[in-house]
Amino acid sequence: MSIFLKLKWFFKEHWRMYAVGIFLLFLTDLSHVIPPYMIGLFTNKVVQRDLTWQYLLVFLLILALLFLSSYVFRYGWNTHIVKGAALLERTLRKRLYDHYMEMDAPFYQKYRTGDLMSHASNDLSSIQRVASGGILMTFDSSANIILVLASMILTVDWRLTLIAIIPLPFLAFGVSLIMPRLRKAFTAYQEGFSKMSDHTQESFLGMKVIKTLGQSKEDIDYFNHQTDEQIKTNSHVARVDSLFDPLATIVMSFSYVLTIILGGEFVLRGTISIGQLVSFAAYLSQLVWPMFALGQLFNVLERGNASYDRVMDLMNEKSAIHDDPNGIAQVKPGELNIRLKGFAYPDGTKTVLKNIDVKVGRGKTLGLVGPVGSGKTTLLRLLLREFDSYDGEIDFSGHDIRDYKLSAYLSSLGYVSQDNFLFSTSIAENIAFSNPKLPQKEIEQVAKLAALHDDILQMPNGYETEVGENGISLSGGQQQRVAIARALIVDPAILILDDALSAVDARTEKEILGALKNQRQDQTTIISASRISSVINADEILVFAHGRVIERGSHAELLAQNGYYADTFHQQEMASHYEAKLTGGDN
Ligand SMILES: Nc1ncnc2c1ncn2[C@@H]1O[C@H](COP(=O)(O)OP(=O)(O)OP(=O)(O)O)[C@@H](O)[C@H]1O
Repeated sequence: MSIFLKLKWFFKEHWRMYAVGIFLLFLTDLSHVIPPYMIGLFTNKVVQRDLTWQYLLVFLLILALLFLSSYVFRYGWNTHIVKGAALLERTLRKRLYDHYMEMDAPFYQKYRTGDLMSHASNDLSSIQRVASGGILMTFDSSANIILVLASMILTVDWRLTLIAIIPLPFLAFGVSLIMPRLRKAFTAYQEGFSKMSDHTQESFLGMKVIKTLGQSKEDIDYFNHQTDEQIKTNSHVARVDSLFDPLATIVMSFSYVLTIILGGEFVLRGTISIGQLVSFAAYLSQLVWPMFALGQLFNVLERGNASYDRVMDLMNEKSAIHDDPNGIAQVKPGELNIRLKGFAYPDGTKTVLKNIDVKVGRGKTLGLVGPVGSGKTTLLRLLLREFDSYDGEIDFSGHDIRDYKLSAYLSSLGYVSQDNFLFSTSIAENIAFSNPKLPQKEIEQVAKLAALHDDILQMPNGYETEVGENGISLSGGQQQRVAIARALIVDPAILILDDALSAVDARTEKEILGALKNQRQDQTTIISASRISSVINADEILVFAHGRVIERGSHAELLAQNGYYADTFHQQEMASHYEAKLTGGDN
């Protein structure tokens, strides 16, 4: 029952809708206790051979009216209570989704995607059932029990009623024994489901890796094993759940036996009439549903309770990123100033970035190069405000980036990563993602800047060509260029390219970089790359190693230093020279 207390905030907000629904539910139950009484009267008339056509007509008319009103009441409570449950699900879904959007990188490192998806689907459905079936069963079964017992006592006999309900406490006792088991079984089922959806998602994403490394059979075996486990946990839930029905049937059978024995005796003694005994049996049969509902109710409430706790645990996770609601709401183009003494990832002990001091003037381009794991992406992640906990400052346009309103700051950035995610829509829709109303002319303009326009025109439906899930029908280079075009439509104050040109050929790379230089004379551009050719036109280039800047300067200055940069550049030049002879385009 504690789930109702936990959902108090919702019921308080929508109490009117629920009050009307519950009132109509009560009227429905009230309309159900009249027919057994009438059947008793009717039986007595038949037994006494006193039945007239007139009596029969009135009897049928009242019955028809009762059924009709019960139909109308039922429709009324159904719409009110079901609507309330849908509202609850919508409210929680929105809150959870907003929360997912607000959360930081460590949150997504901590939780697996499958878990997050199962919370957003299964758990929310279980909570929603509390507000529909849970409310219905609680009020319907209690109203039913009270009304039926009152009718039995008032219209038949209180002693017979007392005897007939003796077995009922056994039902409550049985339910209290089964309930904890059901909760445990259901939690195991939910956890198994999360694990399975997580694995399925990973397998789909890593399909190529699985196949090329000859692990398809192992993956299928693992999946089958997990499915078997899931069937086991599910059937365990079903086994525990199915203990309720036989229990209720046995208990009700005892009630009937007691009724027949004692009721028969009462009729023989003339304490009650045959009609009253018939009414009583009909009333007793009306107690079957509330007993079943009681069994179901605990199931629904327990599931809802476990799901609500899991969803709340997630919602209580706080993002380490502080979003000041009164933060600066406008981000203007300006100078970028990075003064970092040090940064370590929250879960790591190693300092990943040390003593970085760089100023990027308005309209300038900063290049970042260095070996794998040297800290380039980490610096970009700080710029993207994935982490706020660094020692030092990053200022943009005269303000610490932590002083901006988070949404305003992030929407002034254009970020293109190496692994680009494309939506399963048309190329035009992918490019115009942040502004679906963008005129076709402007979509084409950014596509030209990203050296993509000519490729698109050669596709079967041009800009309307559908991109498969994750853009699998496009080449890696084309995907990267769609992502660059997508970032360019917002004309970002800072454009960040994180190895975003790694899959395009040297000629296309040159074309894109030239277009960007022309286009972005007033805004900041940061290019992180493993290929030196991507940064040669940058105003300043930082060379990273082990989280420190080991060389810095323009392309010409760095070549003159004859260090890591110059070495790498010459090696890459030679490699690309041979590669150009072998290939004609990007991969
Ligand atoms: N989430 C994380 N938690 C802890 N350590 C991390 C995390 N991400 C990266 N690191 C560590 O930080 C260091 C710098 O990694 P980073 O990804 O910034 O390098 P990089 O220069 O961008 O390399 P690459 O070119 O491969 O992207 C590495 O030692 C890496 O292991």
